[in-house]
Amino acid sequence: MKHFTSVNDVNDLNKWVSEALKIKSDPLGFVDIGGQKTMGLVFLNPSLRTRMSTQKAAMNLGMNTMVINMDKEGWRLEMNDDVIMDGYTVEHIKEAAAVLGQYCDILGLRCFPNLKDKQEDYSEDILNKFIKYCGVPVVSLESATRHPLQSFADLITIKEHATKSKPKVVLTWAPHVKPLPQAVSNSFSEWMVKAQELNMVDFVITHPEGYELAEEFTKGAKITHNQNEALKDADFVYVKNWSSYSNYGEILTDGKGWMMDNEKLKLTDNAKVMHCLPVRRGLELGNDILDGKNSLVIHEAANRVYAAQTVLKKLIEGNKL
Ligand SMILES: NCCC[C@H](NC(=O)CCC(=O)O)C(=O)O
Ligand SMILES: NC(=O)OP(=O)(O)O
Repeated sequence: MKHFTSVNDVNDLNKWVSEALKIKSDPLGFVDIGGQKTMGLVFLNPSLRTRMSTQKAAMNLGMNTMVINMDKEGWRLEMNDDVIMDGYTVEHIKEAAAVLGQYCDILGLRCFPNLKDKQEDYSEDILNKFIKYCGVPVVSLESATRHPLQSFADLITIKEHATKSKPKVVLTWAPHVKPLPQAVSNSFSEWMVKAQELNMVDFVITHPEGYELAEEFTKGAKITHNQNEALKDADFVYVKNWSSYSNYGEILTDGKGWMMDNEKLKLTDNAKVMHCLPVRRGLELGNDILDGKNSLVIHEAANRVYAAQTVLKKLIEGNKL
């Protein structure tokens, strides 16, 4: 594995989860493999969990870490080729990425979509250019269309808390006031579809009409607009808002009635409830759930460390850093 940008970089999902759980049982067990190499974390958007958990993962492996919040502290980047840079952009991605590659042995990049131009977002233009020009292994810290470290942590969390060999996992759309990326949901779906192929889960997606995700991420999932039907006998409910993919980046409904709360939990098999965070209380998820014993949100956040540590360990070993 040269880079980690999606589930397609995972050769054996079962083995990766087992390895992550082994690392979790002894987080400093591989503290020598990082050899003081440098992990650079580049943020074009805000973050709490990804920033802290990936730094912690790198430190647990004996790496040094450097963080730059490019959106606030860096020069404004130009992504387009063959432009005369006489406007607001100061530095081209070609130079910026190449320079970062001089200082770091592995680079992480967070780059959200603009939610205006579907083709541009779904081409993963920024991530791909960054990979092309930096010359070192790259880890996606959430890109325009995916959030693989989150999905890996989610799968680890499901495996840890499952009481059945093939639990029913439901991804449910939730209301929000802002148009949000599809990245977390695309990615979760992509990982669950793969897990379903391996008989690890039974996967269902539910959302209002018009919120269909791109088929490349959902092929193999059961999809229904009937949330109550989807929730029936669920073991895990993954709650997330996303904006429309077909009416790109738009909010199509206020989503009244879609918020997951204890009343809806009654439809499930005492399901555990998941969310990647940050979560809008009382809008996406009820306080009753977040403050109750069925919530796994803090466990998911904790597992971000072990997901990242597994990925970094594989990159160090695979690239002989
Ligand atoms: N990294 C986890 C989620 C990040 C982002 N959420 C947000 O932007 C929430 C913003 C807000 O609630 O105002 C998303 O959905 O992709
Ligand atoms: N879940 C997640 O990626 O959180 P941050 O955006 O805070 O990193």
